[in-house]
Amino acid sequence: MSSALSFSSICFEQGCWFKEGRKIGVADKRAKRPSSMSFRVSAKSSVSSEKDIRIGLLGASGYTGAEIVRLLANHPHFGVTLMTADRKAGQSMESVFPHLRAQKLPRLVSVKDADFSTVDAVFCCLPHGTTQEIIKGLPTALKIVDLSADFRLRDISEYEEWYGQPHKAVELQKEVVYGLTELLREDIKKARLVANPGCYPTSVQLPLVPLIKANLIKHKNIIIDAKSGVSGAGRGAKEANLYSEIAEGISSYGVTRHRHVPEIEQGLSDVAQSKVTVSFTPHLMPMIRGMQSTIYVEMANGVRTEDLYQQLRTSYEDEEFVKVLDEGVIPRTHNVRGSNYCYMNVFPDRIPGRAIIISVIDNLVKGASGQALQNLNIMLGLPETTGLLNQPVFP
Ligand SMILES: NC(=O)C1=CN([C@@H]2O[C@H](COP(=O)(O)OP(=O)(O)OC[C@H]3O[C@@H](n4cnc5c(N)ncnc54)[C@H](OP(=O)(O)O)[C@@H]3O)[C@@H](O)[C@H]2O)C=CC1
Ligand SMILES: CC(=O)N[C@@H](CCC(=O)OP(=O)(O)O)C(=O)O
Repeated sequence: MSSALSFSSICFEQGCWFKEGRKIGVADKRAKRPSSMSFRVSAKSSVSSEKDIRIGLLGASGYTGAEIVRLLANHPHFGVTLMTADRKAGQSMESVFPHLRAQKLPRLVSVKDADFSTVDAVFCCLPHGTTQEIIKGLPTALKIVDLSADFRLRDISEYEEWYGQPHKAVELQKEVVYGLTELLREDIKKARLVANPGCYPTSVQLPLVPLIKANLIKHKNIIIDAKSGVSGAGRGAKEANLYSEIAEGISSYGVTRHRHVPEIEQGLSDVAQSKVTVSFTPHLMPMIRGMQSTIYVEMANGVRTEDLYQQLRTSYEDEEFVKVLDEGVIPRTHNVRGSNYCYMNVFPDRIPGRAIIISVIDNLVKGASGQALQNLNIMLGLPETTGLLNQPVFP
């Protein structure tokens, strides 16, 4: 049995794949390398996957769903066998996203018509508020990565306060693992249900968590000035996201009360072991993808900017997807576009005792679909970079 390809109830033995003791496929003799063995699933499915692990995509007709499909084109094991949509149910993925036409994909169906016996794992790319009930109804054998905000807050009352609706899967919440990959990898390995972080919380926590853990910055007066491309708001039509509203200008939104505040504070407070508060203001930028968080911090007494820099360098030296740039180099959203990378750097403020941190990601990749794929790779025992090593697109 291949350890890399043995997970949940599926295993590979003597040239055949077994699921719950039942033979479901044989290795393709044409496959050149054992690590990329392919087979045709015998379970009934709208599309037979050439790959060995069958993926269901809920909300496939949205931006993050499409981004997962794009990334999976380079994944040797994950093949999409189920895709759901709401308004676009019944259509082909090619008609919704012509750029994905080269891939053989199943037709979009509504969630109520989805057959989950045809999948081994699920990415859930639905709007928050719709997700808890749907995930509650899924077979418990499935590994699930939820990209929405529905399971990110541990405290149910906090969820209800910030999202303005009752939590509909309180029992399930207890087993959820928060999927900030580089910092919670060991928990993710054992998880069945992962709450993928929000895009802003990813760009903020990656630099701040190691600094708080090492007691290098103060827990108050943290100011986060964050900026996002418009794809962060999803594909649904909204007046505020029209070209004429976005182009040639910048808009702040969620001022004093954006729903990512409790998510950021939860992560930072966990490592600080005391309540950390932040001032957070997001802005919508006239660009399609990309996210920058510029973070102003007060350093602990006697700490210098170089200490912050060295701590981040050490924390991420073995990480593929988090890069602390050379001293003085300014991270730019251009340089991570279309990729799973987070670039960051630290600068001394003119005001003594303060430092400025800049962190950039692609909101659709490290901020959503890329990190989700990284997490599912880990949950299924695969190398976490699988399908994710494509380089950024520039310009
Ligand atoms: N965009 C981003 O940068 C990020 C997004 N996220 C989160 O990921 C999730 C998906 O985001 P994104 O792809 O941008 O969103 P989109 O609005 O682009 O896509 C939403 C998807 O959900 C489907 N859908 C909408 N309402 C329902 C419903 N009531 N029942 C079933 N399906 C429904 C839509 O179907 P149809 O189109 O057919 O109506 C579509 O497939 C959201 O929770 C979002 O907050 C997280 C991090 C970053
Ligand atoms: C530009 C824009 O509108 N961005 C979204 C955040 C995208 C994201 O991470 O959303 P979830 O927390 O729902 O997953 C927002 O500010 O609500």
